[in-house]
Amino acid sequence: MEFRSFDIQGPVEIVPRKIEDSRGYFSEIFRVEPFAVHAGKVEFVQDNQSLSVRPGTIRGIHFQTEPAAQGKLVRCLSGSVLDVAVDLRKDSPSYGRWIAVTLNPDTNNQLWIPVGFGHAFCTLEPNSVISYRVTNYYSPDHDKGVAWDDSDIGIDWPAIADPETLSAKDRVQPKLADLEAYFPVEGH
Ligand SMILES: Cc1cn([C@H]2C[C@H](O)[C@@H](COP(=O)(O)OP(=O)(O)O[C@H]3O[C@H](C)C(=O)[C@H](O)[C@H]3O)O2)c(=O)[nH]c1=O
Repeated sequence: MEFRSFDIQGPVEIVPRKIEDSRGYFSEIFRVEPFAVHAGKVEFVQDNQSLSVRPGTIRGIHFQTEPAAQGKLVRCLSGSVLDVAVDLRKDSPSYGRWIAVTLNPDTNNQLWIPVGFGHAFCTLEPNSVISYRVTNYYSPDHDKGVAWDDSDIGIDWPAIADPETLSAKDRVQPKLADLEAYFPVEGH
């Protein structure tokens, strides 16, 4: 299992090994201890899964505020997605900056998005399914968002990204500048 960090402290890409044989493959998708070494000790309480039928479907940028803030471990079970994490930690040197990773079953990779980050993705193929584990229960009262196309964040979405696919709430999310900063930086 490989762990790759980014120039923004927090998110980690994880690439579990595929043990292939004539039947197909076997892969250990998660182990508490190696994950804790590279991304910290976590306890997942809820697993989510979503299907996006159209390529270019955009979901996000979403996060939950405390006391319901969520860390998310995201993987793509079919199709392919560009998965994005945006630093929303106040006082963070990388506040408002983002990282992105293409997730798909072939690569068998995952993205860990810690508390303090917004999460969004754009599907790159039809019928893309993501499955993700979260460290806190869904709480509608704490479910917040930021505009996917906020120029102050400047996510480099693929040309396929289709604003027609946005949910009603994602069409009217506030810009970063209009958000009160939500998350302290770890250790502050
Ligand atoms: C997130 C969530 C949603 N729901 C219900 C609420 C709505 O009735 C329906 C669809 O919810 P929403 O439109 O918020 O789903 P997405 O647009 O995929 O949002 C998710 O995708 C972005 C990228 C994320 O990171 C979050 O996990 C989450 O915000 O599922 C639940 O019942 N439980 C849940 O945990």
